[in-house]
Amino acid sequence: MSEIEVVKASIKSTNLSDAEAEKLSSVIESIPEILKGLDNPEYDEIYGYRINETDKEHVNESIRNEILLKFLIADGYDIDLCKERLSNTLNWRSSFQPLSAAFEEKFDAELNALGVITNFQNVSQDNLYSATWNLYGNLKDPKKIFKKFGDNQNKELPGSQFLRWRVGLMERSLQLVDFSDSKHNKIAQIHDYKNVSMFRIDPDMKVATKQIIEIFGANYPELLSTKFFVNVPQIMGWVFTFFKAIHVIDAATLKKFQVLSHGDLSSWFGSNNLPKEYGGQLSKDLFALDVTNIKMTEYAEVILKKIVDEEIAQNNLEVE
Ligand code: HEM
Repeated sequence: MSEIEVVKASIKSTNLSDAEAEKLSSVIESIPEILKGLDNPEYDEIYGYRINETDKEHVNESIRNEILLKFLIADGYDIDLCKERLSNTLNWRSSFQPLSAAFEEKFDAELNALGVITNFQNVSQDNLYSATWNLYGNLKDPKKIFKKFGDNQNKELPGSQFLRWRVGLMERSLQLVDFSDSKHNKIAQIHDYKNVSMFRIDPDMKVATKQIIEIFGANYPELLSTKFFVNVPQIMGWVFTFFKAIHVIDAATLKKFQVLSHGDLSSWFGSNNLPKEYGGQLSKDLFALDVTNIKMTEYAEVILKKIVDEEIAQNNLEVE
């Protein structure tokens, strides 16, 4: 088989044309050069999968190629832009350590009360199986949340506690994705704004929101299917218009947004999957549907063990 045919056969989520496969093949060939140019050339992980040469341990060729393809698609198949985005993402992951945020760090109950991950089995529309729910209406006192958790308590790692918690939620939900299945290679996101108040919008929250939008836009390409904003108070519809106007969100992402003044999501997720408050038949609440036992990939375990070992070694040095 030619190199192009090998690449084509490795991609199950779509049918690549010869020209597209050639570009993907070129990105794959550039992996050693990309890794060499990183701030930390040892850091070769994205979403828990090893991004390295095919013959290296833990490399799942098919998933690696599907992930690289997402980066390539995000930049309209521009190879140089794709390589730049990959380098930036690998550098960001090496310094932010999103897997640690997802699987190691513990967050206060007040933050945990803002997020749920669901993984429905039967949904009639593609890519709505796995979803993150952000119940930002439960944010009773943002000033306190950002004051209390906004300072970086873990000196070694960047970002506020809020940001680390939000990225952790995203990373855990991505472990549920099947990169080779076009029906399940993206996630949905729901923001529930029930009970939000204009008076609770404070400057630190605006900073965190902007940071999250930028981080997700840069480092999680082609992973969002639909983003629902539910229970948006009529009087706060301007917030959406504002986000559109300031151009922090690209046009392709904006097209994935659904803004609803109510909370009925049954026509998307099916009433058999949802609690009553979201137009479903279930008598349990959303938190009862939270997937708590998300398993990390084999390579994520390798990476996390490395981080913990390095921390221990560093602490030992400081003691000496
Ligand atoms: C006090 C009220 C609100 C809070 C605490 C809040 C919180 C947030 C946060 C933390 C994000 C970052 C992205 C994420 O977490 O996925 C975000 C994004 C966003 N919010 Fe809100 N928000 C509020 C009100 C609203 C309202 C009323 C709307 C109107 C529809 C709105 C529309 C948006 C949009 C369009 C984004 C960008 C989403 C993206 O690019 O993924 N927000 N919000």
